[in-house]
Amino acid sequence: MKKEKLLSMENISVNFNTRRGVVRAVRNLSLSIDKGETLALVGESGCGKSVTAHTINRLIPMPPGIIESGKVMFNGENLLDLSEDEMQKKRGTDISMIFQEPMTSLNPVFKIGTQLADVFMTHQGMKKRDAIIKAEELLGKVKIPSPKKVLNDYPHQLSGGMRQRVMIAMALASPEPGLMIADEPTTALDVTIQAQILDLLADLKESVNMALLLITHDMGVVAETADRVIVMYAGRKVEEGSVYQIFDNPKHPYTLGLLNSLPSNDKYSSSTRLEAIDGTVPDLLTLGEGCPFANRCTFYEKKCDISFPEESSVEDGHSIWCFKASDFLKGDI
Ligand SMILES: Nc1ncnc2c1ncn2[C@@H]1O[C@H](COP(=O)(O)OP(=O)(O)OP(=O)(O)O)[C@@H](O)[C@H]1O
Repeated sequence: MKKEKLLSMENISVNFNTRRGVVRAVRNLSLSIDKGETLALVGESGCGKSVTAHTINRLIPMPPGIIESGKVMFNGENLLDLSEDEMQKKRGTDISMIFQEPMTSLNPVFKIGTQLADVFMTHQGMKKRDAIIKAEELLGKVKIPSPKKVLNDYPHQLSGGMRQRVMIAMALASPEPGLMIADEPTTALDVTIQAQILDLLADLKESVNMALLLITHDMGVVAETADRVIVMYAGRKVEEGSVYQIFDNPKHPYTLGLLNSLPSNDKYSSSTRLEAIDGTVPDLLTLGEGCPFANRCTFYEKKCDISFPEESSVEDGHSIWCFKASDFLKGDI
């Protein structure tokens, strides 16, 4: 299938002004997603995954946040230039988002049917009766048993997995959901339900040609769902490649650490979480210009403290950002 670019983030840096100082949450990050593709953003807690997603959706609270530089091009327009009204129209139509705990996005006082129908009424100008019919159809599409009954349920009457299906249904209420951002969508669910939700996302992605930006710290989820992977560390992209390139030929010391810390033979299985690598993530308040992984890296050299390395290509579609790249590639290390 021919690749067509849907979203590209160019050189994004996001800071937060806090009482303790400036938190440099995301640094010079570029990424792109093709139509229909699943890109996974992985990395330990606090590395900037959610801030990246919220930058796309323009949900960074400003203040304290500042998007210091960069562009977010979506279907040819820079989302950062849109007014709040224009952006509001994009959210829930062209770009939808599902979160770890859907209860926070569903309104507890309205029935599921009312909330879902509302999306059709707002975004597609439908009459209430038609919108309810559509809502029922959509609940069927996300494989909710007895959709008619669920229309009359309140969010608290559903299980976590069912609520997540409702959120996915809401995201699909748009005629062309170009991009779905899923921030830890299955973390709160047990393993069986998690697998069902991932299968559902994969099916829907095929049938509506929706792209998925998947944020997770679960390598099992990445292996099962992603086409491409970006590994982030302390606000920086350190490695990028296809899911096969990252799992079978990881090159960056951080990615290697992540994969080595998984139980053996468990690389591709579900429910494997990123285990801690020796050392701790640096304080984003005091980060200098160097590589943020320097203090935990076995290959540390003095220059790692001074500047962040340029991109080095491993092979087509696979890159790392590390001063030792040429040694890794020659096989000297
Ligand atoms: N509103 C805010 N004010 C101050 N700092 C913030 C704010 N939002 C995020 N940050 C900081 O930005 C950094 C990146 O946070 P982010 O939530 O993107 O991490 P993450 O990789 O998604 O982690 P997790 O997996 O725990 O959600 C963190 O150090 C966080 O404390």
